[in-house]
Amino acid sequence: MDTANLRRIILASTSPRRRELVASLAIPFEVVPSHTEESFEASLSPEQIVMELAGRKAEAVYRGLDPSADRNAVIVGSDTIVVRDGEVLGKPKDTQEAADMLRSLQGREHVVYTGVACMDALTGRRHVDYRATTVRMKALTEAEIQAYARSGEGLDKAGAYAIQGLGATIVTGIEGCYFNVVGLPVSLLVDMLKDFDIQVL
Ligand SMILES: Cc1cn([C@H]2C[C@H](O)[C@@H](COP(=O)(O)OP(=O)(O)OP(=O)(O)O)O2)c(=O)[nH]c1=O
Repeated sequence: MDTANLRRIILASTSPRRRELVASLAIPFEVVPSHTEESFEASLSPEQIVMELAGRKAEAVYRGLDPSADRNAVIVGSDTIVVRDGEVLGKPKDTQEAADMLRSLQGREHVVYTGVACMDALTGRRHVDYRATTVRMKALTEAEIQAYARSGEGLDKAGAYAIQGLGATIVTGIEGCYFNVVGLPVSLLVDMLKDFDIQVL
């Protein structure tokens, strides 16, 4: 048996979508949510923001690990933002803000950025990268915007929609990695894990 595959993943996330995607890799993993501050400097580019926040999430879990714990693991942190006309959209705080975000996104394109940080739980060695996906949303009537916002589906999602849910009905096309939009670019993650001796295929 290849001993490299005994390494496990520690997913530094509260997101059920990220948990499902990591589960699909068929590598042993556990979830250790990181509760980090998600503010960032206004001067940062979208790429820098998602990589900084992903790194912060992995780092927080690394610092909180029990010193006597089995550290044959790679900590994975991730962060997703939506950018429209250079404006960063995070998660809406309520239905009203969700409707405002949807109004600004409908009938045009925006870009979804997700940063991924992998960190060796033993040595603290870290590698951070990101992916960007362009998403085109159909033109929506005010009634459709209100109905979708009221569904509540977008409340814990960057940009106030979920491409994997009812939100699929308002997206007309994407360019780039679909899973990047859902919150974890799995093909990127798998490439990064190779560098930490975790071989998925
Ligand atoms: C655009 C879009 C975002 N999202 C989600 C992915 C992320 O979970 C969320 C953005 O918030 P994040 O702050 O990236 O993540 P999170 O707070 O959900 O989880 P954690 O920080 O604990 O890892 O939006 C979708 O699920 N579908 C979509 O179509």
